[in-house]
Amino acid sequence: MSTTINNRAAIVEVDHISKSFPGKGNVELTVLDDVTFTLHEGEVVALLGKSGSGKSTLLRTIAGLIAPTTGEVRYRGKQLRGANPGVGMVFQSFALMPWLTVQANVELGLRAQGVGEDERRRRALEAIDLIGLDGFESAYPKELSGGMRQRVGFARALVLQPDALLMDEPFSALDVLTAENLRNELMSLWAQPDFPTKAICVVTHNIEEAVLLADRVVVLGANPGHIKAEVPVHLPRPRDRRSPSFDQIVQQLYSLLTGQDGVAATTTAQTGPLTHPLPSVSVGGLAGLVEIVYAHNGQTDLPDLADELSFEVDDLLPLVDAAVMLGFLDVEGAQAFLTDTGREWFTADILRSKEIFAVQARERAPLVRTIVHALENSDNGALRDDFFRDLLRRGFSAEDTERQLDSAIDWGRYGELFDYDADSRELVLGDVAAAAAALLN
Ligand SMILES: Nc1ncnc2c1ncn2[C@@H]1O[C@H](COP(=O)(O)OP(=O)(O)OP(=O)(O)O)[C@@H](O)[C@H]1O
Repeated sequence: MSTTINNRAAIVEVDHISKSFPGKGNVELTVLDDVTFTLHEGEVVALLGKSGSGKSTLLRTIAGLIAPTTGEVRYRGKQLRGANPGVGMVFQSFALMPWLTVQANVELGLRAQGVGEDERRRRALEAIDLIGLDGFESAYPKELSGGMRQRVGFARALVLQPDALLMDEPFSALDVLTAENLRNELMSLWAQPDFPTKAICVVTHNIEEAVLLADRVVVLGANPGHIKAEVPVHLPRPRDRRSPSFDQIVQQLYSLLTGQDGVAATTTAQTGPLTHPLPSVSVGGLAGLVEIVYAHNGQTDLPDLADELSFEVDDLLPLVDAAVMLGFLDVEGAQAFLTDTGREWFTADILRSKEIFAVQARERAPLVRTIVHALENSDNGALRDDFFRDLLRRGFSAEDTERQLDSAIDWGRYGELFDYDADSRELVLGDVAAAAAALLN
C-alpha cells in the first residue's frame, strides 16, 4: 500500500471541531479545541498523545458516537447526524457480549443492519476465518484468551466491511507478544489488494506502535486537546523497529510529546493548576528516574533508557514531565540532562533533599504553590480538601482531579510543605511552611 495521500479521496473530514463536556457548576470542560483533520483513502493514521489529550473523544466523534460542540464531521462529504455509517470500531476493552457466542457476537452489527440470517451466517464465518478464529465459533468470550477476544473484536468490525476501521488502543490490553502478533496480522490483511477497508485510524499512546502501523502520525497536545503536529512515516512494510530510520521517527515523536504543552512550569503569573496540571507520579518514582540519569553521567537518551528498563518509551513521559517541571532535568529532543539542582537533590542528605524539593515544588509546581498560598492565607493553616477539589473540577474530570490531588499531597508531604489529615479531610500547613508564613505575616 502506497504511503502517498496526494489526490486520495477523503473518507472522513473533521472540520474545526471542538468538544466540551459539562463540568462542575456551570463550567464547561473543553476536551478538544479547533481540531481539523482528514482521513484519506489508502492510509493508516495514528492519533498519538498523552493520556487526556482527547484521542478517544476525537475517535468517537469521527465514529459519530458523540457530536462535536462546534464544527462538523463529514463522511464522504456528508455531515454526520448520528452514527457514522462507514466505520467499524475496535475497542481496547474488546466490548464483547459475554452471553453471546463468538459467532453471535460477530453477527451483531449485521443484525443491526437488517441483514438476513443466511447471509449473516456466511459473512460472520468468513470474518471469523479471516481473523484466525475457526473452530471457536460456538465458544463464549470467557473461554477465550485476551488475544482471541480481541480477534473477535476485529472480526465484529471487519464483518461490516467498513470503509474505515477505527481502533481505540486495540492492543494495549494484550501482552507484548500477542499484541505484536495481532498488529502484524492486521497489517498483512491491510496489504491484501482485495481488503475492503480503505483506511485505518488508530488511537494510541504508544510511540513505537504508531510508527509500526501508520503512514501518518497525528500528534495531539492536551489542555485542551489540539493537533500539535503531523509526522509522515515513509518506511517500507514490514517495519523494522531496530532500523535507524525507525528510531529517528521515534525520537522525533518523542521530542514532540515531551515538547512541553506548558507542562514545564515557570514562575510566571500565567501558569496555574488548571493550565499546568501536575504529572501523576510519586516522589519515589521521580527519585528513581533522577538516580538513573545520574548513573548515566547526567545525560541519557530517553527511548534508549526506556528500552534498557523494558518500558515502552511513553511510560517514562509523566516522570520526565515531573522532573522537568521541578527543574531536576532538562530535555532537548529525546535527550535528558540532569540539572545542577537535580544533581544536588539526588546527592544531598535527606534533610537537604527535602528542602530542595520543597523550594522547587513551591516555585514550579502550580498546584503545590496554590495549596501552600491558600493554606498560608487561611485562618489556622488548614483547609478542607473539597476546597481544592472544587477548584480542580473547573478544569478536570473527577478522575483527573483525584490524581492531581494525590500527586500534590505526595509532593507536599515529602517537602514537608503541608500534610493531609484523613480524619478531618483537611490539608494542613507543614511546620516549616507555617513558621515561614508566621515570619512573613
Ligand atoms: N463523557 C465525558 N464527560 C466528561 N469528561 C469526559 C468525557 N469523556 C472524556 N472526558 C474527559 O476528556 C478528557 C480527554 O479524554 P479522552 O479519553 O478523550 O483522552 P485520551 O487522550 O483518549 O486519554 P486516555 O489515553 O487516558 O484514554 C479527559 O479529561 C476525560 O476525563
